[in-house]
Amino acid sequence: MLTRFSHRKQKEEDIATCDCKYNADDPDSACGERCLNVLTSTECTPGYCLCGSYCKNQKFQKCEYAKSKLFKTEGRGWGLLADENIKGGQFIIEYCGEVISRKEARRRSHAYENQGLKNAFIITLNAYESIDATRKGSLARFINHSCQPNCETRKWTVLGEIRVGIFAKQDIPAGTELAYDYNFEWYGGAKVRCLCGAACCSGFLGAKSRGFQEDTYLWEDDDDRYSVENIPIYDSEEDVPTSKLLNTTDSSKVESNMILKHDHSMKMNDGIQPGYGSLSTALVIEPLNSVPMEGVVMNEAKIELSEENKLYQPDTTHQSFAHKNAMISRIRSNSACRNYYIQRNPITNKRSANYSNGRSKHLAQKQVDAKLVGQLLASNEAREEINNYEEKKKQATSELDSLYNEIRPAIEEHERDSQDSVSTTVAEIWIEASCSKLKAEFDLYSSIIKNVACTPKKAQNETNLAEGDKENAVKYLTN
Ligand SMILES: C[S@@+](CC[C@H](N)C(=O)[O-])C[C@H]1O[C@@H](n2cnc3c(N)ncnc32)[C@H](O)[C@@H]1O
Repeated sequence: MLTRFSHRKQKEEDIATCDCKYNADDPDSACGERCLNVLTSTECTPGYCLCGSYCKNQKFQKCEYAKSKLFKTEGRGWGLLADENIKGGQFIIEYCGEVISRKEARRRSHAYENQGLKNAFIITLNAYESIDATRKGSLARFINHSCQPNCETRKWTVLGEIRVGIFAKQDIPAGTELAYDYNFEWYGGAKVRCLCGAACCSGFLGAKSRGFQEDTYLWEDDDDRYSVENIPIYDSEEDVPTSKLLNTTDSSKVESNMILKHDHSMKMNDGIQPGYGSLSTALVIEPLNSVPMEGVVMNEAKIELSEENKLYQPDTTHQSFAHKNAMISRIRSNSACRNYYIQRNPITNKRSANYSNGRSKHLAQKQVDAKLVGQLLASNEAREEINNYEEKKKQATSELDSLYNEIRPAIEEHERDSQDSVSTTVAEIWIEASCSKLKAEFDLYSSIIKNVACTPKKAQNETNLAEGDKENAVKYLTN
């Protein structure tokens, strides 16, 4: 059962109805694959489906799970096995847990980290809600990650609420371990070795995530600064020297960085890595169409899991790393929605690169130094005008920056799951602030152009500029 503190009551006008009618000769007639609700990943609401008790589209509501059972893996803790043959596309089990706000999810994530809980899991449901399967959940929380999974997470609308299910990607014979791609978002801390054993294994949980790639080796296709051969000591004069960063990093992290940078082709099945033993775990997973996870409280877990199988006993064979990091895995959205592309710098087409310390790299154009241009001009009025526009531009930029931080959770959710919509309100606020910034920049640059072209310049000996500035000044005046 999905553990929600309270279910929202679905308004009658929001109930989606299909036009299926039960026909005893056609088993698919009662809300099979052709059902309008099935096609939009929405379960039929009892009492509002003409097929009545024949309706096959109420699997979450009726807990129509495939048979599965727990087993002990090597190095990955508990896992879940198919206990019957499962067909491709079949609903296997609901991903259950406490539905909490994103803010609460962040709070719990830190708390779990501090408590050193391993296997703490929170899945991000959408920009506002998460599912925490740490204390309460279904067997789904024992499904491990694989880089070549036989299952996937999908979001379904059930009685007006979004719920997450594990579905078979392919036919799965009985006795096979169930696994889906966590799509962990790695935010920092220890890198956890993936032991899925797939030929295409990406090596670490969260290795494909943006944070992980920025922190380790990859960035953009044409940006070779982060290639394995070119790990920079300094990226630019603005950067903190790498050696300083390394000094502040714990040794286990440095060790795993080194492995990644120098040995991409390492085998992923060569056992538990030393160095993770002392770390502690808190994961946040976001289902692709889906949900993220964070931690597990050993003695409070209820349901079929705890007693019989003694699931929460200390596990010595399991990698006993506890990630000091919070990872987020995604759920792929199967619902149609609008997409808005929100980025911090609306002018740059390329995604702007961010260092793990949150500062961004300059990938784009060199900025005109408005103050310097002002100093070249003889007219006080022109100088004032430029300074004025420069001030407005700074203000618009800082407004956009603070807005970005405010709506960051929604943006990040959107970036992680491109099919998940950023709400129209958020998008509109963002567009408005971006336009203000663009306008401020436009005003500034047109004022500079106008004044450089149309007002008298100071004689060079009057400018009192440093040598480098003089060179730039000549460029501004002549280009
Ligand atoms: C959602 S839990 C899965 C159930 C878990 N095995 C347990 O015993 O509670 C996720 C945790 O399982 C482990 N895990 C899952 N998939 C893994 C993999 N492919 N490689 C290594 N560890 C994995 C990691 O410790 C991860 O934090």
